[in-house]
Amino acid sequence: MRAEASATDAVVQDEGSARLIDGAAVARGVRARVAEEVARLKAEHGLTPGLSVVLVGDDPASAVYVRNKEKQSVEAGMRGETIRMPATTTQEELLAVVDRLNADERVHGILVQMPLPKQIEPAAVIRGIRPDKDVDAFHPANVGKLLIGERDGFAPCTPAGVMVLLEEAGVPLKGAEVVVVGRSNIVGKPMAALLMQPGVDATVTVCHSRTRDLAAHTRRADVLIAAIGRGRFVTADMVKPGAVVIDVGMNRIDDPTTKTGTRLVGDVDFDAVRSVASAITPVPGGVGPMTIAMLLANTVRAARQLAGVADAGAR
Ligand SMILES: Nc1nc(=O)c2c([nH]1)NC[C@@H]1CN(c3ccc(C(=O)N[C@@H](CCC(=O)O)C(=O)O)cc3)C=[N+]21
Ligand SMILES: [Mg+2]
Repeated sequence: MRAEASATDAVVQDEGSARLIDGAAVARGVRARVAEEVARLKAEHGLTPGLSVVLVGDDPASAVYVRNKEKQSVEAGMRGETIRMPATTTQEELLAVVDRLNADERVHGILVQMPLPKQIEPAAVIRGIRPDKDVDAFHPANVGKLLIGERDGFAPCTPAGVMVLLEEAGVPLKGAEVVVVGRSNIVGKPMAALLMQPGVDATVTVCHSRTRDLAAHTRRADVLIAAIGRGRFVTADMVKPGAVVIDVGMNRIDDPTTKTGTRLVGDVDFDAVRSVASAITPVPGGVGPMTIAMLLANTVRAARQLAGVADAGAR
């Protein structure tokens, strides 16, 4: 099988340079499949999937992410809109907008960009989104469905993107030792749930900031997933030779040699770990682009499910 052949390629790679798992390229492929499905839904069912993103306040990083989400949904042929609200927005005002989107039948996916201003309780907003439009998969109904294996819910975009990367890179997961570092609701916990699914069948260990002798755990990993939120935290001595390393981290650090004076680094010390691992995702260009691609894929599925249109297969 093609997938197994590429896994072998990674293992026989010269020592000193892990194979790069190109998330930007895989994400382009996912977006191309999404665009094809959008075209089919329009042509055969008169259905245009729609994604509405709500941005509260003026956090510059959030503004960039939100612009990319709208741009990529429009490029895939979808209806994409961004609703911008001031930083002084109250929780009631935001919930009123969410309610309007819940009721709007042109809207199939709703995403409220995090983080929110302090006066707004994120849990209340997440619960306000209709679960069948919750393409982030943060609503307790979708979290629960993921854990018990009900397939009509959504999986959160970042861990779902990691699953696609592992699949495309031909990384064997059945019976493999996978160590997830980080236990957040948006990455670590759902990542573990996806890896434990029947049919995936990984053996999952979840580590976190209170784990005793973290390196003893990470060194046993065939696949190491770093979602800690601390720049270059995973060093070469923490990685088993030949392991596959997935870096979910996004940390902006000072770098006077760049134009902006800052630079993005992952949770993995890339240069050092690259000489130990067999395959590794870069930052940027790894998991990040997959997050948005999976958001589009979830929105298309939401549209199909809300309209009662059958899956054409191939997803
Ligand atoms: N409700 C909600 N849902 C989210 O999914 C959500 C959110 N809030 N708040 C913020 C985080 C962050 N996030 C990213 C998406 C794409 C990239 C991405 O495309 N990164 C590129 C470029 C990074 C850059 O250059 O800045 C890369 O890694 O190559 C990064 C981060 C989604 N988030
Ligand atoms: Mg991310």
